Amino acid sequence: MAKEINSIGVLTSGGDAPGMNAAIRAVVRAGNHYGKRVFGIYEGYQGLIENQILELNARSVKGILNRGGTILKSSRSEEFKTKEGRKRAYENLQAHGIDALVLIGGNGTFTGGMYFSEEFDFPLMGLPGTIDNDLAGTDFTIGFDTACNVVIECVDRIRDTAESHNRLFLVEVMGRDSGFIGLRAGVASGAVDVIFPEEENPMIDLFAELERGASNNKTNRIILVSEGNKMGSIQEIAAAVKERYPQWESKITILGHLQRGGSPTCTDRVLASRLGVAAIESLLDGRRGEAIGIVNNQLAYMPFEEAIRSKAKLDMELNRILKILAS
Ligand SMILES: Nc1ncnc2c1ncn2[C@@H]1O[C@H](COP(=O)(O)OP(=O)(O)O)[C@@H](O)[C@H]1O
Ligand SMILES: O=P(O)(O)OC[C@H]1O[C@](O)(COP(=O)(O)O)[C@@H](O)[C@@H]1O
Ligand SMILES: [Mg+2]
Repeated sequence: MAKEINSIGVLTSGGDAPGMNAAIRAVVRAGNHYGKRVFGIYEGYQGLIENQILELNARSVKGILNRGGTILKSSRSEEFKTKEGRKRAYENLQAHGIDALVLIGGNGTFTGGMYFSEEFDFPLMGLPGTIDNDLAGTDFTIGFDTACNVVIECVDRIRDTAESHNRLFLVEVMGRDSGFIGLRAGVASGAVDVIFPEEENPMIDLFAELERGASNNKTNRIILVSEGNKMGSIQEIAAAVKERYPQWESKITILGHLQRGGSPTCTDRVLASRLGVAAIESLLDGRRGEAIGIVNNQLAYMPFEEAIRSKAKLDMELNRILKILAS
């Protein structure tokens, strides 16, 4: 029979994402609700290796529901990628009497978790926390909606000045290897085109979009460029556009880490709250080694292995809609 769970640890790992605090709050309060002790592990896997562990209670997580970032801090830990690092992490969990862990992070975090649970037969559940939305097993990840809202607010502002000077703007958005932010924010902000990693993006297609707009007397020439796209760096794209259209003055804006900060939206707070409670309830129900998401408004569970292997699929329908509307 599986060992009874009395103490649960929670950590945030990888890039922080707005709504992680809401998830931490939900894990702590749901854990206490079921009479369990909850421990916060600071600075992700690195903090686990370095024994940065403190017990939390309902009051330790007051006033954080509306705050971006993560009160537990986050890290990218090279040491956790080694067997020795993971062994030290396990020893610290044993020393605190922690029986199970809730991981809040992205695919890297789940990969580390999968190795850890295999090596030490340790109960883990994962919550999708990344602005990139690049995880299978959930419609949306915690932080994605907030990041998209930041992007559309910024693009709206850029639009004001761009139109006033008849300038073309290339705006770089995050998404290490994925176009989720670019495509969704592109539709919501009326971008002329979005260049994202999932497609080949020949330069000629971008030129065609710009020319289609020009022939329709379109003055908006805002293009969103996802990081990691196959066309090249935003500077290279800007140079190619400049060469082809020397008559258009063009500017570059890189939104960068602006997209990772700020108060989470209602959607992210509710998502994180639902998932945090589900993490505790699923562990107490005996579930192990799975990522929890919400698909079609229902809780959904996916083994880490599958969540890591399957690539989250970008909705190309959004690209079709964007092109129809960018007329
Ligand atoms: N192959 C791996 N083996 C063990 N741990 C890993 C592995 N890949 C990632 N991790 C751990 O997960 C952390 C977070 O991963 P990262 O890719 O940075 O962010 P995310 O979880 O948001 O995708 C890494 O810093 C590392 O400690
Ligand atoms: O903050 P860093 O370490 O520069 O990393 C930037 C990367 O982190 C992200 O913001 C989020 O990625 P993860 O959630 O997978 O860590 C990416 O969009 C971006 O490429
Ligand atoms: Mg990631």
